[in-house]
Amino acid sequence: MLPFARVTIIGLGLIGSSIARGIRQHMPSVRVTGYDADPAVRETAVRIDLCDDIADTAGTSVIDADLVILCVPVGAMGAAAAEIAADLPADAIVSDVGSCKESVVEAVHAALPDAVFVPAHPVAGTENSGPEAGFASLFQGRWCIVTPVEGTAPFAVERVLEFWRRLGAEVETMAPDHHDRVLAVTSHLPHLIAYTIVGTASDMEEVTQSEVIKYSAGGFRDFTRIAASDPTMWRDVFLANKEAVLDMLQRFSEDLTALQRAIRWGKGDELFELFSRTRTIRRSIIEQGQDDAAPDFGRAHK
Ligand SMILES: NC(=O)C1=CN([C@@H]2O[C@H](COP(=O)(O)OP(=O)(O)OC[C@H]3O[C@@H](n4cnc5c(N)ncnc54)[C@H](O)[C@@H]3O)[C@@H](O)[C@H]2O)C=CC1
Ligand SMILES: O=C(O)C(=O)Cc1ccc(O)cc1
Repeated sequence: MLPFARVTIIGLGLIGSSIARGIRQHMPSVRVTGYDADPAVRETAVRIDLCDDIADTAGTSVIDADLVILCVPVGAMGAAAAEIAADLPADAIVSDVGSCKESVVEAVHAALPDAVFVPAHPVAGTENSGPEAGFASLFQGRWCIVTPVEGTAPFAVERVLEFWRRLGAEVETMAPDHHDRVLAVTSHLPHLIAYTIVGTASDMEEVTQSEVIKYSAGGFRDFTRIAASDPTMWRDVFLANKEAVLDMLQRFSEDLTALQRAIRWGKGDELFELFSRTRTIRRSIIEQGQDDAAPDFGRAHK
């Protein structure tokens, strides 16, 4: 049996539009209503026939929903939740897709204290945004981490897990604070490093006379893809997951200082030992079936 019959998606960007497309493909009998705060996005959604209905207001979009998924930047989750408070059916389940969880749990609980809220994070995405960037197979074989808080009705958690399985994802549950620490090092810190490297290279353009762009093969090119990710979304992630990111950044900069010292003092054995260890990690990821192409970031494996 399908876990939900009427799903409302609030925020019709990359993730919201991918969910809408995934539902059409995998659960075609489910009725999907969409809403986005940006009228231009709503217009595009109508033009590309993304959902069965596009509502003009957040309130009307949820009136008969049995699942409402908030797909807005994490800094806008509280506002999006507050906008549906008056019209949310009492038996509807609310979920989200935010890249960090503790701040979202707090914001949604404050706006919807009586709602059944099951937070989720599909660990799948690209550097692109907007309703035309989404695709139905985005979640195929990827992890979706569900982070229920104590006391969340198990039947509600199970329905959200089943929803993500139907979209092709592998599911896992964990506590919101644990999620935020894990993702700080596996996703948030790498994005911060990419933003920094591309920024530093661009600041040096005068010295390098555009050679950075001209010779941007391999490593640098991969960093530019990640550094092209949505500025609003990532500003919100770093502000919302501040503690965990700062902690990981501290450890990272200590390790970087150690590497700096090894280079300065010609400690080739230290460099060789680290590079051998990281090569082994990469190879074990590949052996476990995780693909290496950029769009396969986060591919689940068991
Ligand atoms: N982009 C990615 O690779 C991934 C993103 N996420 C999470 O998914 C969420 C959405 O990200 P994307 O789809 O990439 O962003 P996006 O920028 O493509 O779409 C976000 C949409 O939300 C709308 N919006 C903003 N505030 C709103 C409000 N109060 N009410 C209604 N609509 C509002 C915007 O107009 C925009 O169309 C974020 O929380 C992000 O952390 C999760 C996994 C991957
Ligand atoms: O495009 C990439 O490399 C990503 O890292 C995608 C991504 C971005 C944010 C998430 O919360 C999950 C996945």
